[in-house]
Amino acid sequence: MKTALSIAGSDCSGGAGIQADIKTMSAIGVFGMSVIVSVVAENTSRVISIEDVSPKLIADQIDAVFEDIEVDAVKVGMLSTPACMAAVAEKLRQYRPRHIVIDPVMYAKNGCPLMQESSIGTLIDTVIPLATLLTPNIPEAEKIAGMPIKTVDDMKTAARRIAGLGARAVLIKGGHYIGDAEDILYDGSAFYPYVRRRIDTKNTHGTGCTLSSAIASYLALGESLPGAVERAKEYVTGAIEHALDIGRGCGPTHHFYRFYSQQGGTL
Ligand SMILES: Nc1ncnc2c1ncn2[C@@H]1O[C@H](COP(=O)(O)OP(=O)(O)OP(=O)(O)O)[C@@H](O)[C@H]1O
Ligand SMILES: Cc1ncc(COP(=O)(O)O)c(N)n1
Repeated sequence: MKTALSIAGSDCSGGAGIQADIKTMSAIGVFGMSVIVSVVAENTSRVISIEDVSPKLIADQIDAVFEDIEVDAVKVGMLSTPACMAAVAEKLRQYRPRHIVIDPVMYAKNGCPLMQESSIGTLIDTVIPLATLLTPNIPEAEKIAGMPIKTVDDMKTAARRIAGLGARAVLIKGGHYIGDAEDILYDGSAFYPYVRRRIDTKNTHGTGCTLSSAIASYLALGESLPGAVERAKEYVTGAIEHALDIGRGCGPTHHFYRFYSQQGGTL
């Protein structure tokens, strides 16, 4: 069985972070593993508090996985501080996994910060050059590229700038855009658009986590990069279409609706 590792934060309410990643990996059919970088007390409406795991324990978790198990793809999510970033980056440089999909998470859907503002320099200098694919949403891409993004042409310019920072490929997600849900992949030479109709729902907690871990899963299964993004886009669109109206805020994406419908369930 192919394997994928999520290095990210824990969302106790189950909709984003490590929990969304493992559900995605399981639904796609790869063996999901996790390195917890931060524990986030959060739900569909708010973040209550965040505590980071020590750099040593982050490094030890990564050693525990890599010394024992072949890792076919890695997804990196929330890294809140320069210390967390340095611990993860050092180990990724040591183990050099083939596929490293990095979601540069900065804010939760409800606007709560998940990355310290002062970490942006370390993100750019230390983390982004490790990415075989970086998956910023529009606000994240604006911060990293240092430019406003108002049009699809701006998305392309920003993707080129971010590739110039060392990411081998960049997928700018249009979830925060108006109109269709259009994402643009830049692989260093060509642009690939991925467009789906925007689904009218407030239940989009964990969409970015779902997409990036789905891409990592399909890369682990041997898909090409444009192919993995196409299949992951299909996956996240289905997961949003069937998103669950759980909690008082933005409900989570649904990973097992096909399974439940086969079982005759109602979820
Ligand atoms: N309402 C929607 N309808 C269809 N697709 C959507 C919708 N919202 C987001 N998407 C898609 O979901 C994926 C994640 O994009 P988004 O921009 O929401 O990421 P994100 O903001 O990083 O997510 P997160 O909030 O989990 O960090 C993209 O493929 C985007 O186009
Ligand atoms: C631990 C963790 N990682 C990532 C997100 C971003 O997801 P979203 O913006 O959908 O809340 C989150 N809320 N929590």
